[in-house]
Amino acid sequence: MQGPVDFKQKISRERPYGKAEGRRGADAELAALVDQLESDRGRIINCAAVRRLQQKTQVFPLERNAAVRSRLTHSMEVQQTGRFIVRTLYKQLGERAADYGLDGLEGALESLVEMTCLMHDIGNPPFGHFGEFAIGEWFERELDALFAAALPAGLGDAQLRERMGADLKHFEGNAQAIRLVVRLMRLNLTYTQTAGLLKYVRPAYQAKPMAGTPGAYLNKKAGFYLAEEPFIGELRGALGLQPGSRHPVAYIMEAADDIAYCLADIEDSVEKGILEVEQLAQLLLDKFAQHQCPDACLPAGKSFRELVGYALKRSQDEPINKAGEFFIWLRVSMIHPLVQHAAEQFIDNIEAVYHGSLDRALVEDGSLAHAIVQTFKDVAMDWVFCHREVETLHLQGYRILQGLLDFYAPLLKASPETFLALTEGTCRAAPHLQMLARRLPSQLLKAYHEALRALPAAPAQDRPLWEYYHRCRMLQDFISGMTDQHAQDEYRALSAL
Ligand SMILES: Nc1nc2c(ncn2[C@H]2C[C@H](O)[C@@H](COP(=O)(O)OP(=O)(O)OP(=O)(O)O)O2)c(=O)[nH]1
Ligand SMILES: [Mg+2]
Repeated sequence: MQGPVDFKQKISRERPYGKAEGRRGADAELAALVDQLESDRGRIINCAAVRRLQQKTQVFPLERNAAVRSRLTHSMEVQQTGRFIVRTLYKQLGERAADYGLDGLEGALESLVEMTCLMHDIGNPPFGHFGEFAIGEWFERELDALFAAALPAGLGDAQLRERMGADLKHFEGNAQAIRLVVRLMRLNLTYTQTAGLLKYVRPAYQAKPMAGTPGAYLNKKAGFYLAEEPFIGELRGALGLQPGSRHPVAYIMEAADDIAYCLADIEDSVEKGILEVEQLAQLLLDKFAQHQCPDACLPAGKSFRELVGYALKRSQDEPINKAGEFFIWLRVSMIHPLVQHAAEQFIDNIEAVYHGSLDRALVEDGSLAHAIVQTFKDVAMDWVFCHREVETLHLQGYRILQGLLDFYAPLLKASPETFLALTEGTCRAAPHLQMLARRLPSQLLKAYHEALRALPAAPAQDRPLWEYYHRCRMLQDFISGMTDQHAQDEYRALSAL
């Protein structure tokens, strides 16, 4: 039986460590929450992993034109859109905010959403989705043989071994984000702030459910790794989140991401010279027509066709900044209705959103807003992502990541004793491995040792499995934590190119 909707139950200032002193009275409690969320903001904005987003691919790998979006500038736009959705939500709710326990929480929710948006891609590897694929594919190809060589058959719990294998073969940026925040950066954020990042809700070792089955959307991708499963259990306990459900903040972050990137990707393609404004306007109209959505009036009283036409006319009349003018008008006319629609969907589905059981994105409901977002995404898919220059860069990224994993793979072939000596920098007997190990960031070595310190709690026969699992995780942490640029430099250096 699901309880009533009271958002105060889902927004807490509790953190994994550091005691939250109780406060007397609702006002003091709210003030304490605001202080703690302010502390989360400081921790996030000053975090190196956020700064690394400035050299990570959004759509165009290794981009030197700084007017084209990086993951960082994209994330700032998502942050702004997320904030806009929260403000719109409160405007639409008015007095009704109190019915859902949202009264007094506007600042808190705004901050939670903004920071979730800023962090939402923090776990992405270099080279975007194709980078995720490259890492997953390398482990898919190599891991069985590595496991067989490192861990004698029959050693340890068979189910655990199988789970570890499946977990390591599915590298996922969203799961890596949880790991980064909790284990590697150790931001000790409030559980609520971290919960916003849990966009998908299954562990990476669990198979993807069949399309059309209940929860298929929320389980479309891995949300966290086996290593973070105990933490996720704690987080769910602290916030009363049922397994298989999301935190409401994640829905807003997802909508903000969709709204922000669908327009931004095509704007970047114009900046790159892949599309001209006139051609783009026509492609948008053609694609929109295919969605067979009645071209009803948007809130401005104009149809999609009229709004695209108006943006094009403004751009043609503009003597200096043609492309800029086109996108300003497109953004002015589109962002507002899309944001309005996301907020309306949040309210119309407030129970399912509150309980985290709504099995779709907010702006994925067969509406006009949905058709608009999909139109932009489809044009990018048909004309930009598959552009030859973009694909060449992705193929280079693939080669770089696979090559780096090959270079460092010998560390996965060392015995546990040798590897321990390597991490301590004292292994003279294996100079090649020692030089490789010395290149691993000390923070990752510390996280590996920290994970090993927890091993005595595991049954003795499973400990070698866990040692090996954490070693593989460390290699994924290392490679995925690199920026595009650093991965390229490291690949070149080790290839003696
Ligand atoms: N170059 C290129 N970019 C792509 C491709 N597919 C998506 N993108 C770009 C479009 C967006 O700017 C961005 C969306 O990717 P995200 O990593 O944020 O993925 P999304 O949020 O849709 O999925 P998620 O649920 O977070 O895994 O990546 C592709 O095949 N090639
Ligand atoms: Mg994403």
